[in-house]
Amino acid sequence: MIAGPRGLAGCRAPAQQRLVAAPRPSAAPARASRGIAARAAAAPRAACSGFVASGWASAVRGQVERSRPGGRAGDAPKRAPVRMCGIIGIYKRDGQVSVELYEGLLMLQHRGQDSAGMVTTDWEKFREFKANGLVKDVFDEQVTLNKLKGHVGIGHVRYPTAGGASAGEAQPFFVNSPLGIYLIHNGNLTNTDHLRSMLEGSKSFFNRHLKTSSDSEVLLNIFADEIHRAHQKFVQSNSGDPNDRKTEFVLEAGERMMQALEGAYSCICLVKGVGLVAFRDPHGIRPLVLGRRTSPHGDEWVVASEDCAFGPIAYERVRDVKPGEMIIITPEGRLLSQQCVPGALNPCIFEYIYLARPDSVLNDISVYNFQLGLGTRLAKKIKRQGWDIDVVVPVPDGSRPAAIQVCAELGLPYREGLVKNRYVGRTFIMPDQRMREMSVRRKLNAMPVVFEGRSVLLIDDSIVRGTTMAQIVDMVRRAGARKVYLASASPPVKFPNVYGVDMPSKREFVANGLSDEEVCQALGADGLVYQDVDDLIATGRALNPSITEFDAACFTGQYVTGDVDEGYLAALELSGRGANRRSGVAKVELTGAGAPAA
Ligand SMILES: O=P(O)(O)OC[C@H]1O[C@H](OP(=O)(O)OP(=O)(O)O)[C@H](O)[C@@H]1O
Ligand SMILES: NC(=O)CC[C@H](N)C(=O)O
Ligand SMILES: [Mg+2]
Repeated sequence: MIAGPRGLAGCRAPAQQRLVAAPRPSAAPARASRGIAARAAAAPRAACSGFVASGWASAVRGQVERSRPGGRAGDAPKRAPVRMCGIIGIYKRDGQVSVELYEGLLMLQHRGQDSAGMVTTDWEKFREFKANGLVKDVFDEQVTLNKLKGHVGIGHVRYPTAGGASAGEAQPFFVNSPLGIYLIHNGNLTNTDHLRSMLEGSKSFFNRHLKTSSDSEVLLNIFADEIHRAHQKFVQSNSGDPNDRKTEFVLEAGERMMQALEGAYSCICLVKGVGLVAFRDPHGIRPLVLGRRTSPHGDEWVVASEDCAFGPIAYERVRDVKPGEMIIITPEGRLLSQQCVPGALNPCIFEYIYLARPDSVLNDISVYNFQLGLGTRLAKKIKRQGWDIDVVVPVPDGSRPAAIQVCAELGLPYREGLVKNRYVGRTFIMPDQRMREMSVRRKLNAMPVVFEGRSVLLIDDSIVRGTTMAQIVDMVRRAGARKVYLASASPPVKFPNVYGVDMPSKREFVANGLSDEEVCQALGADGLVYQDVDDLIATGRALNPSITEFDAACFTGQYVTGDVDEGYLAALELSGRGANRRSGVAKVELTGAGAPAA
């Protein structure tokens, strides 16, 4: 029991104000094609070079098994409410890199579940394989990985934020001229259309032909185009051999490319004759970490979205790639670095709340410590509510550190009242809201032994659509809870993320246009507190005071790259990324002043 003045009182919702399924928008057929059966039918879509049959068959097998009703614990293709991409590049001195890339990608699987891809090389031949599906289904250890020969390589797991979700838009992307470049990208460009029209239209840009609607393909072609220009400039003004200058061309291109791109990009490339090339946008929005291990033949290198990928393959964290920096690991294994443009570290704060694994250290901040810090600050706000709390229960897994810390601060018992089915992954795409709700119930089960007759505080890392929380509140009441209070370790999500996190469209956010009290009613709870934005930012700054500004746009609407083009935001909303990619839009049925904006 916590003493203190009473806060949000009696905001439990009448039944008709709970979350309901919105009528299906007209894009229903497109969404239906994302459904389980449709995915099975669409499964044979591996895109590869070098070899086909085995990896393709494995990818298809995985998809069909997952799609079979009742098969493998109903383990259908998974969709979390917010997701992004994971990237990794490894330079080994000898042996085969594919198994290490595979292990690294497994550690990054939480970042993207639509497709996985890899390219490996001995700097003579490049071998590539990519397909839709999870890492374990796309790559077959016996066959695919064996055929991916070479001691250097890059790997990607994708959750699309631009373009489609077909295997053809899975990464890596490739251009054969100049040099031969494979690229993987985590992030999202906000001036893709402008860049695309320059590439395809303007004579000064050598008229490149783009095959897909992916922003990453545009980025690769801008890079290639700038290398081409650097080469041409050299040929016009020098008599030396341009073959000796490839690395210089790439570094020069890096500078010009970063001046042209807007948005977020952490990228890794293989560039023939130059090496493994990694770079990060001037705001350092998406993470990118460098690691190393020593071998009898010299240093071996890894670059990845998160350093949690390093442990299983025995690399150690060296440092983050700096905002605006380009790193090159030469074919001989030498590390070169250039600051292409001035950088300022403005990392995405959502990485620490939900996206990244707690065992990662990003921008010198331990994700786990960040989440503990969120708990410390949240506890103060909870205390002010004066709620009569018997037990604190986290919504597993992401909110455990915050909940542990809330309990430590407030002297309350911590209980695991929601048991997670480990054979069901993160949130599913489902053809309607009823099935989405079902997926929450399949994933989490409330234990009456914890809830019976008690007043409970449930803590989650974030509330996005509210689907998860609304279901849990109902479950917990059915399990006998006397009162159900809610706390979110992050502030209400109200604005789209344009930097590589595929979030539902604005109209899907449960907090869109509603006060906290109205959200509380919509979720059917007895009280609700959100973390304050100032406390969220202060948590990060306390752990790394050199970060003067985080990207917290999904909470504040302020974008660190400057005002994002209104047209782009409107198109994002219209395209229904998020909304159309997932079915069963949840909305809150409230009328009057607090009703959500259309
Ligand atoms: O309000 P919503 O739209 O329901 O989204 C919010 C929920 O989504 C995430 O969990 P998720 O199920 O993705 O994965 P987790 O099991 O790793 O927490 C997040 O941790 C919240 O629990
Ligand atoms: N989530 C991401 O980082 C996505 C990368 C890229 N924008 C794509 O859609 O493929
Ligand atoms: Mg969750």
